[in-house]
Amino acid sequence: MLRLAWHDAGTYDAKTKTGGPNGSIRNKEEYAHGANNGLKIAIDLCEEVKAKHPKVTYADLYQLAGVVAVEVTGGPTINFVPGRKDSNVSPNEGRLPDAKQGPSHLRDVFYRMGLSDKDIVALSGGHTLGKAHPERSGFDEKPWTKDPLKFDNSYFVELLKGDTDGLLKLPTDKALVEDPKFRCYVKLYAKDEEAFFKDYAESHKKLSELGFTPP
Ligand code: HEM
Ligand SMILES: N=NC(=O)c1ccncc1
Repeated sequence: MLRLAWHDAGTYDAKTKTGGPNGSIRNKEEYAHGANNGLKIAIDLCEEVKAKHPKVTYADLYQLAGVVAVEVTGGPTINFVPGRKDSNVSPNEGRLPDAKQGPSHLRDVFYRMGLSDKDIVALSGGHTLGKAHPERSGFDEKPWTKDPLKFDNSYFVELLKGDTDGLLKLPTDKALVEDPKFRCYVKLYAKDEEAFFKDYAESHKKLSELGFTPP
């Protein structure tokens, strides 16, 4: 659910004001993008909620699911304001980051959304949850942390530790310790979970409201 919320929102282009948290990922044209492999599972689960609450837009539903996913796994409370409108317009494939690239690619993608270096590192902490699946992304079926159902700062602790058997580090995860500016935030979050939670909650809200002005 957290990945679904991030993938619906993460297509935003601040210059053209296109994409973003508008529910368009519900359409096959978009959930069939390679980066979205596996997300139809979450989309279908959300459909059950939509059927009971038809007035809630898909755009709000997916962002609410992401906020709840963080909260129920022990993460920070994220202020959620409804009012997003649905769109059937899907951006072209390729707006989400490529896991095989490095720091400059991350900046290209997140700056395009209107987000910052701090947002890049804080939001990457979302990899405290879950794992990769070879049939979806080609990466080993490994989590990033020892407890993939607990939202905590262990992702950053593991990043500073280096490789650990059984745990995953994508090239874009490693980029966070390779780049000096990113690394400063990784060190702060590894040392101070409260600081991570505060910055994560702010960045997650920003991501979930890209292109949306709360009423
Ligand atoms: C910074 C750039 C990012 C890249 C390149 C990236 C890449 C990936 C990849 C390749 C996977 C594995 C997909 C699979 O095989 O199932 C994944 C999973 C995941 N990502 Fe990201 N990600 C990024 C940022 C984020 C952000 C910002 C969040 C949320 C705030 C996030 C949340 C997740 C979650 C929760 C999973 C696990 C999903 C599951 O367990 O099925 N990721 N990511
Ligand atoms: N969380 N991000 C992802 O799941 C992902 C992003 C880009 N490409 C493949 C997968």
